[in-house]
Amino acid sequence: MILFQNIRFLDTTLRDGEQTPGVALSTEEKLLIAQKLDDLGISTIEAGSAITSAGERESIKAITAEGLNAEICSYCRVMKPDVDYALECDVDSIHLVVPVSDLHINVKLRKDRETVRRMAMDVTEYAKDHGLIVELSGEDASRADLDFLKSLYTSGIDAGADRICFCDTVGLLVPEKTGTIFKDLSSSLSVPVAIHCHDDFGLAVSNTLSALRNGAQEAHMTINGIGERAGNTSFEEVVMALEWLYRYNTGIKCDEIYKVSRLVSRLTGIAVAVNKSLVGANAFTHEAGIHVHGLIADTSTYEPMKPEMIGRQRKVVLGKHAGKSSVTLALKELGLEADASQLNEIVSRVKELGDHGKKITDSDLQSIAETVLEIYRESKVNLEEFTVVSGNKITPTASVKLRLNGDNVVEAGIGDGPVDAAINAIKKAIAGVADIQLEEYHVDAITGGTDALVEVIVKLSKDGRMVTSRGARTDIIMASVEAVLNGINQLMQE
Ligand SMILES: CC(=O)SCCNC(=O)CCNC(=O)[C@H](O)C(C)(C)COP(=O)(O)OP(=O)(O)OC[C@H]1O[C@@H](n2cnc3c(N)ncnc32)[C@H](O)[C@@H]1OP(=O)(O)O
Ligand SMILES: CC(=O)C(=O)O
Repeated sequence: MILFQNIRFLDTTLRDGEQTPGVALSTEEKLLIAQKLDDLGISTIEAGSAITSAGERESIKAITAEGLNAEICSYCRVMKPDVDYALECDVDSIHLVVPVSDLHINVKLRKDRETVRRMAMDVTEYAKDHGLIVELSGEDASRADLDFLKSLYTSGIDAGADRICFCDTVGLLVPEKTGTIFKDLSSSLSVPVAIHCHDDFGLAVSNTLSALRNGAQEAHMTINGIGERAGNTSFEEVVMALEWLYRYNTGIKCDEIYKVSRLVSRLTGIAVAVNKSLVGANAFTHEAGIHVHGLIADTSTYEPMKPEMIGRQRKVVLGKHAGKSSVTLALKELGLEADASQLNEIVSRVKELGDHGKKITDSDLQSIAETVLEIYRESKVNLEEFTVVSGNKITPTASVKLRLNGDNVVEAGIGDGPVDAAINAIKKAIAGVADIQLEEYHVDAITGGTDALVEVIVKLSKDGRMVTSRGARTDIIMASVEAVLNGINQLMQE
């Protein structure tokens, strides 16, 4: 039985995704994302809404000038000026959106059904006369009268629309209803039908899959599911469900997905929830001892698919749920071995920290293990002196004197704030012996008040090796310095 037919993907990260409150991408950022989407193998990139602003048009023009393989599209209202601006940007196609529910027609547009039908037909004809591919989209289609909707789509197709799209604008569809609607639309309309979902009830992916199962030939999606309110359908979730759960070959370069997800998160400033399917930090991270024990026997015991399929790697972290298997694995990564009684002691110390609600960093494990295994390693880097100045009329500046492999090294650094300046000074001081990158910086106040105990956890890397480490002080700058030096010492151990 054929489940899916020639599915295309329209990525709207740069249009609906950019409508996420607070997101505004520069031309360079939009272009970079468009190039990566093209590399992934997306069929259509909705690059923006040309009517929005001069800056938006500059970005769309930069993308169309790039000569990508993907069809480049602009959102347009059913208004000729919107199409003129899209033409000015040299797009291949327009996503021509016509409000179709009575609520949108009567209350928002203050028009009636027949006027809106005429507008859709006029603008479709206009766009076709100017050589554009037209995807005619019904906005708020899930609250529209289905007979009217079908007759409007038919009028649009008569006027030349190449594809039609059904928008669940405020995320009210459920998968069963979606299936019934798409069976009807795909069998009664003569052009491919697309689905555009929002995630207000967390059903965007399910509704999109249901539409595709029932004849839809195109899905609109965004990377990381970003978009207005609760967002749009997640690209990565639909693609991997098709690939892995339905065994449909999407033609997407799946092993590039995670990189693109990180890029979009970084450029939009929209963090991905740690528990987000597939691309969240925890999606392939394991803490529970029973799971790690199972994974060592066969990774499929506790992983639905191999993380490498989307360009990720499995990670094991320690916490109160750790067991002997996970601690042994973590010790191995540190190049350490313990006998049965030492292992029991290390596990119980790890659990003790975990019971206090602590994350166990690599440097925590290292120091627990070295204590239990009675290993004494001299720190390679010790802080001798540290000064920082900051204020409203001064560039934050820090100076450090480090004892480094037996020598004193003095350096200064400036930064966006005193913590940044301190970390830059340390990085400069050790630059001659190690190239260490700060990958992540996380700060928590453990107790309340301005004299709170502050805990800083950092992730540092050197030559592809990554470690986490902690600093805890009442002074956030000193906690940061301590965390960074703990991590550096760990990375510099042989
Ligand atoms: C569900 C969606 O995602 S829809 C896409 C949302 N995207 C955007 O809004 C893009 C960014 N928007 C903008 O830059 C501006 O809103 C513009 C340039 C499009 C319009 O700005 P303004 O002329 O100041 O209008 P304003 O934003 O106040 O109102 C929208 C107008 O578009 C009309 N309109 C809304 N949707 C449509 C449509 N699909 N087709 C035709 N007209 C429409 C509204 O009725 C209203 O018209 P009115 O001013 O005659 O009452
Ligand atoms: C057009 C669109 O983005 C919507 O209806 O959600």
